[in-house]
Amino acid sequence: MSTLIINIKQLLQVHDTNTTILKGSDMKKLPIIENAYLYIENDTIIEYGEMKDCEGFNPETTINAKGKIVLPSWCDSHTHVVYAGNRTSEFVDRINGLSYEDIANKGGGILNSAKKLQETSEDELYEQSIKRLNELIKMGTGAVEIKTGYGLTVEAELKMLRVIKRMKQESLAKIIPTLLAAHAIPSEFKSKKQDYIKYITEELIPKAAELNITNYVDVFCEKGYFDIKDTEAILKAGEAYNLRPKIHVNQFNILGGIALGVKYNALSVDHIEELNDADVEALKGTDTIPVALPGCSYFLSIPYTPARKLIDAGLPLAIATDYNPGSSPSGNMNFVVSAACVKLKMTPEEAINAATVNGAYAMGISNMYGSITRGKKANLIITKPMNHYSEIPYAFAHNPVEQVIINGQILD
Ligand SMILES: N=CN[C@@H](CCC(=O)O)C(=O)O
Ligand SMILES: [Zn+2]
Repeated sequence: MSTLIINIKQLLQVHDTNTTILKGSDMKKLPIIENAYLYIENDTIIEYGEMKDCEGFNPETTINAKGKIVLPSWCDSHTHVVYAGNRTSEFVDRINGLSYEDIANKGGGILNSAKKLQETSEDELYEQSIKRLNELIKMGTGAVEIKTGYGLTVEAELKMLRVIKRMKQESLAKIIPTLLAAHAIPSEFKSKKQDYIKYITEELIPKAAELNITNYVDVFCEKGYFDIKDTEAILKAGEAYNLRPKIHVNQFNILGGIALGVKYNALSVDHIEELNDADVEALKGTDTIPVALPGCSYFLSIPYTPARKLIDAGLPLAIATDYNPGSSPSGNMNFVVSAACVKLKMTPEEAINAATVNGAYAMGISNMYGSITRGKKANLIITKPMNHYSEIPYAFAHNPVEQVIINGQILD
C-alpha cells in the first residue's frame, strides 16, 4: 500500500535526523516545509520534500492536500480511557460548590469509578472504552497511553489490563499500557493503609507483571492518597519487575514526588499544577520529562502547570489530555494544544512540539512516533484548509482535523 500526499501547504515537525525529545529553547523551533509532498509505503514514512522535487513516485493513492497542513498525529501520553460510566453527578456537585477533595472525602471520586468498574463486565468495559478511543483517534490522536487504576483490586486491575490489551490488538493506534497500581485507598483499607500497600506490592504488581502487558507503573502521590514513603515502596516493588515509573505528582500538594520520580528514573512526572524551585532543579539533567494536563486544570478550576518556569529552565515538557471521568472527561488533544497556548503561555510551536515529539518521548516511543522522519510510522493529521498552523490552537474548541492516517491507513 502506498500513498502520496501532494500540495501540502505546510508540512510540520520535519526532522531529517531522528529527534526524540525537545528541551528548553529548542521547543520554540518547529521545522516545516512549505508547499510539500509526503510519500508513505505501508505503515512507514518513506520520503518528503518540496513539491518541485516530487517526482518518480507511483502511488496507489494520491491525496491532494492543497491549502491544508499535515503534521504527525497527536501523542497523548496520559489517559485513563478505560473506565465505566461517568461522574456527571459529581460534576454538578462541584458546580454547586463542593471541591474535588470534598467529593473524594464523601467516598466519591476515584472510589465511585472503581465501584462502577468492578460491577461492569469485561466485554462491556471494552465496548465503552474502545468507543472513547475511536473518538479520540478521529480527533487526531495516533498514539495513546492508557492507565489502569480504577480497579483497586487485583481482579479488577487485571480486567483493566486485559481490556487495554484487547484495545491494543483491535486498534490501529499505538497504545502504551500503564499499571496505575496505587490510585486511591479502598474504603475497606481506610484505617489500614499499610495493608493495602502490601497488597499492591506483594500481590497486584507481581500478578500484573506476569501478564506481560505493561512496562510502566504509576502512583497517585498526593495528600490523602499515597505519601512519599508509600510511593517509594510501590516504585521499588515495580522496579523489581522492570516497571518504570510514570507518576502523578504535585496535583494539589508538593510532597517531593518529582525528586522521588527522578531517583527511580521515572519516564515522566505528570500534573505539576504546583511546582517549586527544588522540583525544577531535581529535573535538570535527567531523563524524566514533566507532563502538563491542562484539561484537568480547566475542568477542576485548579492552577495550570507553570510551563514557562519549566521550559525557560531548559527542561522539556509534554502535554496530554488526562482523559478520565473525574478530572478531565475529554480526550481532545486539539483543545489541550490550544489551552497550552492560552493558559500555559506556550507558543504554538512549543505546544505542537509538546503534543507530538515530547508526548511520544513520555511514552517511550519517540524513536518511531511524533515527527515526520524517514522510517518513522505514518501516523498523520491532515487539517481542514487553513493559512497557518497557528490556527490549530487559535480557534479553540473547533475541530481542525479533516482526515487522519494511522499506520499508513487512511481512516474515513
Ligand atoms: N489525579 C489522579 N487521577 C486522575 C483523576 C482520577 C479521577 O478523579 O477519577 C487524574 O490524573 O486527574
Ligand atoms: Zn491521571
